[in-house]
Amino acid sequence: MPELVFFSGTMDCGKSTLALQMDHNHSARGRRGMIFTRHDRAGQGVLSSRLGLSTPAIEADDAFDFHAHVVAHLAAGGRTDYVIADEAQFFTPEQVDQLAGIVDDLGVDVFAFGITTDFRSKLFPGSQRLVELADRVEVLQVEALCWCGARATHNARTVGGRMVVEGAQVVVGDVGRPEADGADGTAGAVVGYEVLCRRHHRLRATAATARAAAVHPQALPADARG
Ligand SMILES: Nc1ncnc2c1ncn2[C@@H]1O[C@H](COP(=O)(O)OP(=O)(O)O)[C@@H](O)[C@H]1O
Ligand SMILES: Cc1cn([C@H]2C[C@H](O)[C@@H](COP(=O)(O)O)O2)c(=O)[nH]c1=O
Repeated sequence: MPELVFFSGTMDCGKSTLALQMDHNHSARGRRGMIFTRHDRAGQGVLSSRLGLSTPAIEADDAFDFHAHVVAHLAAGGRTDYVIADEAQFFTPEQVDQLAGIVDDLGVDVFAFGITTDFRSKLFPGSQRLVELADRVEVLQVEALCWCGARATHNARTVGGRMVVEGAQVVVGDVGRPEADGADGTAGAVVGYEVLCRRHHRLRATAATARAAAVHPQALPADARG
């Protein structure tokens, strides 16, 4: 039975790597895939992993119709056995319905990859729809870690190393950029991301503020002191 599967996890837990591996494994067995993404950090029309691998992908903006695209491909004599859709948190709920239609109407497997919650720990609309519609939600096995060593379950947005809770839901960016995190002491106003355990997300305690607090306890957000 074809399936809609949502592979989910925090930022930096290996979702894009798994997407590339699944494409490799399926295509190595002669299956034909179609690869979509939205707002990959590496640019338009590419699905990239931090391990250095990447592959061309179809950029799906808000107006893009996944179902119509696959139907047109099949009608033109093309073949599609599976669909890979990365950065699926950025898809609209309507587009996720189209992905479900590809499974149910066309008998094509759809593997979607994305983060579930934003920097405020609120569901992205596309991820919410995936949780509602997917045959399976698979949480990735590779655990990203909080600076304290606990499993990271939440995505924090940082500016100058400090966690922020105001701003647009979508801001393309990356984790592990020391200059953005203020780890070099300069604490610039660059937007970055950091994965945290729930406790430290609730306390807004990032690696940079924890480091600073080790020297000056008053540098921690008030809730996180003592
Ligand atoms: N230099 C490295 N050596 C080994 N593994 C790495 C390295 N850099 C990144 N990774 C692995 O890649 C993962 C991030 O993969 P990626 O597919 O880009 O994540 P996601 O799509 O979930 O944001 C990290 O959690 C880590 O396991
Ligand atoms: C938490 C959060 C993330 N984003 C952006 C930042 C990245 O460009 C992607 C996630 O990519 P990854 O491959 O999973 O690392 O999402 C955002 O726009 N808003 C957020 O709240």
